[in-house]
Amino acid sequence: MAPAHKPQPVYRAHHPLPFSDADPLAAALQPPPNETPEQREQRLKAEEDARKRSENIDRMLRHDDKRNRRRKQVKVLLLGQSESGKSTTLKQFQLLHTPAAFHKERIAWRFVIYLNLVRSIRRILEAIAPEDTLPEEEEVVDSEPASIIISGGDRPSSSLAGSQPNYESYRRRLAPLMDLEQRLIAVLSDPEEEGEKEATHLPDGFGSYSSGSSLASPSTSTATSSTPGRPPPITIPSSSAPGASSSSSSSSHPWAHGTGPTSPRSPTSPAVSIVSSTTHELAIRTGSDWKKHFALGKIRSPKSAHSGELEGWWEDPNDPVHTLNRCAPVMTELWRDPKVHQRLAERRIRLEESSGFYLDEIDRITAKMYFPTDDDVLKARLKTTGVVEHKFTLSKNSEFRGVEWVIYDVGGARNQRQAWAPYFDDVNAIIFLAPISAFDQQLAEDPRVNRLEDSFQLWKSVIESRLLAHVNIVLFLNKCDLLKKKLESGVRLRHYMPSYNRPNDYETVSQYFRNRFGAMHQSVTPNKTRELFIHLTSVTDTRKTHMIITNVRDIILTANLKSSSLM
Ligand SMILES: Nc1nc2c(ncn2[C@@H]2O[C@H](COP(=O)(O)OP(=O)(O)OP(=O)(O)O)[C@@H](O)[C@H]2O)c(=O)[nH]1
Ligand SMILES: [Mg+2]
Repeated sequence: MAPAHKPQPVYRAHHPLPFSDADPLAAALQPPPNETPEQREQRLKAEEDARKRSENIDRMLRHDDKRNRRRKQVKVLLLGQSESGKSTTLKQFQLLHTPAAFHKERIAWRFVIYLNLVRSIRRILEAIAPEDTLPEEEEVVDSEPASIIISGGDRPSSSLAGSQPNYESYRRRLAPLMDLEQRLIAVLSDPEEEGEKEATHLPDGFGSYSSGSSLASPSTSTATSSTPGRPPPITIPSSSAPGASSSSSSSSHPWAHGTGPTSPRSPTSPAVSIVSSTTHELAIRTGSDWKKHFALGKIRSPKSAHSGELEGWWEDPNDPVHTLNRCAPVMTELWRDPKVHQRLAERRIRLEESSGFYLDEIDRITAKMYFPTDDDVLKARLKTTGVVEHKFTLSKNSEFRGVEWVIYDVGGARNQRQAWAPYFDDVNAIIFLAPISAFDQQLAEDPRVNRLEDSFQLWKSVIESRLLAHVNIVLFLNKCDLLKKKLESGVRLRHYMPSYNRPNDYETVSQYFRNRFGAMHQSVTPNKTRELFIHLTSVTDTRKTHMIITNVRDIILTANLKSSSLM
């Protein structure tokens, strides 16, 4: 006889609902009338499993829904003149959001840092060179970086002859560095990508360092680089004319073959001249990918590839570190020479405003096992051309988790600014950088234009734009550390801005700039309700900058997501 059967409620989703027997679906779902206790037990277990599965699916759907709602992009454009600190700000965002990637890439900056150091040395040599070794046209204003001013134009008078640094001796002993500069440029500028070659390839066969170089012009590189979506090259300012014909492209080792100490030019070769500045810029292999070419795996000694031994670049006799290391004592002697400093002061050359900071650490930077620190990377100068895009997804512990934060870093030189406009349409916020220490400097691109004046003009054109009327704007009055030092050293703002008649201390001057930029916004913006956020920054100072950029980031995210139902 069939066992007695008591009908059980059926679960639908996870809510038990008693069905009416009149409901045909309910009837169909009733347990069979002849269910055995075992069958019943199995059925109940199956129902319980189904309920759990259903609950899990519900939970996943709720989570996915949240995630989809969070997957939102906020786009930020970094704007400002060349050397205002845009790329440094971007590096700070990278250090804050993706520190592991930032650290992994540090070694790739080694050659850039070497080049920065060598260029500083060359600039000193140029500054102390006797009159008759300087070509006429290069005397008035140096081309790059803009922060090095030779605006006086006056050659040292013969009355200073007794206190002249020993130029000839320094030139001779530092000649290998001038050669190294060309090799570094050649290595950094030889893209393997076919498409980039046209704009960036160095001419073969260099016999002289005449300034009439046929290096790619900045406009050529811009044309290939400013298309959104394509990784643009970054350029480094090139000092001189044609460099060595690069031979690195055929090797995974960026320093391999023929660029080592066996270079055809001897340190004392007459072809090695230091008086060779030109206005040319040189594109290097890059976009966001250039660092891969100099990653750790690529710069191990070729020997290790065969032996499997773990060796560093210092094992490679061709590595530039050896030339730098040998020249370190002379570099230090040059940088400590009071006569050299006197000459730099006479010519108003302030190396600390550009890559000069490496001069204070020559021994560390030129050590055989030198590995760049975070700070070294932040200070490394590499000029941007085109537009470089970086994306970060905000982490779990952020209230904006899952939101994609896209930053565009643009080239700020005048010939780069036409590449900005295509990004205006689609951007949520702008971080504008104005280096307020530059009140006594001229643009590298046009020595008739004061850098602060250029920042004012640029600022005005951004804030009065109707296209950008509803974009959030944050202003970084940058290089405050340099402003402070400059004012403390006695440089007077009034000398460059006659309308300024207040005290010359940092607090008063920085407040004045804050008010002036703020008032301009108030008077020209088409959006009178827009709140402007102004910060006094020194973006090379990591601790303070991270506090500021976290705050700025959250303000921008809140402003751009709060009105959205997706938050
Ligand atoms: N002392 C000091 N140096 C800074 C500061 N901000 C930037 N620099 C240095 O100034 C130089 C130029 O900075 P970048 O970030 O390359 O300037 P940029 O605006 O990206 O310049 P472009 O790419 O030419 O448009 C670098 O050597 C930086 O290390 C600052 O606040 N203080
Ligand atoms: Mg830049």
